[in-house]
Amino acid sequence: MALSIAVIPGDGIGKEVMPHGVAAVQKAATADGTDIAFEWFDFASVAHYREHGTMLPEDWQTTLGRFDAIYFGAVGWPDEVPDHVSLWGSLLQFRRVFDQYVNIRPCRILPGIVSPLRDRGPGDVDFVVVRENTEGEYSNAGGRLFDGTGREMAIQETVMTRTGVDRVMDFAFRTAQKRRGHLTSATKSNGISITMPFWDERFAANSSRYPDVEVDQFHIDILTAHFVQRPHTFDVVVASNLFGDILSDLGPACTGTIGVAPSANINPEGLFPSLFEPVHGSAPDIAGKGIANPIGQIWSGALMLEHLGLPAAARRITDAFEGVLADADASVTTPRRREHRHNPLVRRGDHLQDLTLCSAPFRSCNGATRPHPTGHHPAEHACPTHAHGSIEPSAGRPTAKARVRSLEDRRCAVALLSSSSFSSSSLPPISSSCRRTS
Ligand SMILES: NC(=O)C1=CN([C@@H]2O[C@H](COP(=O)(O)OP(=O)(O)OC[C@H]3O[C@@H](n4cnc5c(N)ncnc54)[C@H](O)[C@@H]3O)[C@@H](O)[C@H]2O)C=CC1
Ligand SMILES: CC(=O)C(=O)O
Repeated sequence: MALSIAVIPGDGIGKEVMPHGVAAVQKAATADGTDIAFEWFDFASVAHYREHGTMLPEDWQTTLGRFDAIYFGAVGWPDEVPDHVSLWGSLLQFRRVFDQYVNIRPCRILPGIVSPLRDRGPGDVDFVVVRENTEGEYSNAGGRLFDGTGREMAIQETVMTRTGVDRVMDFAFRTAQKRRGHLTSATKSNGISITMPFWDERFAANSSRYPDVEVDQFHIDILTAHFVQRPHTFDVVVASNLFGDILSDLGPACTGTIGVAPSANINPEGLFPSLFEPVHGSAPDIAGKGIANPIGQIWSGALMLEHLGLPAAARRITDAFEGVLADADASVTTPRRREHRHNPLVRRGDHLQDLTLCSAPFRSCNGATRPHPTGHHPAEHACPTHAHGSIEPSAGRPTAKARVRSLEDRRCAVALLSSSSFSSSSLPPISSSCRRTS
């Protein structure tokens, strides 16, 4: 049975980089003997909003809930739709309703990419940001009062639950165990005096269950400075929704460009499809110019394959783009627009993609092989994402049989979600929810 992937390109450069990502994932899976059926959707885009007045169709949960994974580009076109409407109306719904409570964002200097940090190259920066993805500062608890008057006010509450904080910390500790055994917590308990002390308490309580993991914590302000001044000291960093979002743009910027940074929005239990997307947004400033770097989208595809239990296929992709980047000239980093005015991007995005798909790890292209830039044969070269333990195969996906069961479970869960009484904390065990809704 083929794996099924929902493809949502979204807006701006999302529509440009997505075909590259799909081609790479398709080719890697085929070379690995796995069939993938892709289905493309045009919702979660400003074009959909223009036509329908909403970012998503009413039945989106049922539609997307039957897929094994969601491959996402980027959403947002602020000139037409305010960002809080487009993002909250689509991506943030996916993360919350599908309980994708872990957002994994690897930061690594890739071969061939020049870091803006002096004297830092491949191997010097290699850490993972584990971001809480469903609560925290990104909450819709709050409101506005006295609109349009002198007393106008706005309140938005940060929400941290013990369940929400513990489960993402637990994931981060387990990730650290599989990597270099070091976990850093991002806090700000000197200024945010209620939720952040709670975050710190939970970090201390959880760390007692992982005596083999070395821990430290920093206030977010000095942590950003440490990212720049001593990035080599980080292994895994766990952060609340907002802090994780910021750190995971800063981290990749320190490695050269956010254009290559991938991310995985994971529901570790496999109850719902997980979502894979580049860290970057729709980049209106370069959209339509063909200069968008497709590596963030392509690398996210590798994370998706790893999650779906196909680490060898994932490795083909990471070996391929690392090899191409190592050989490429410096023009693959985030473009300086003035320099690239006359250098349309068929020579960047598309070219990079062609090179990636024709590189040695995808042997079927023209039979040509060439040495891997690290000096190792690709087969000996562990998949960076997998070897570092940032992605675990989905709990629901080890065998075809288990997959069918998981899909049925998901349908039940999606049906439950559609019922008005649902709240995530009341989700009953899958088997009973199936009985109740059937
Ligand atoms: N996950 C998502 O869908 C996200 C959506 N957004 C949305 O995207 C829109 C633009 O947001 P910005 O803050 O400008 O962030 P952005 O990530 O879209 O762009 C920031 C800067 O990085 C450059 N850049 C981004 N990706 C690149 C790539 N692949 N290759 C080369 N250069 C690249 C852009 O040209 C821009 O100068 C907004 O509507 C925002 O809300 C922003 C971040 C994440
Ligand atoms: C909204 C946004 O920037 C993100 O979550 O990636």
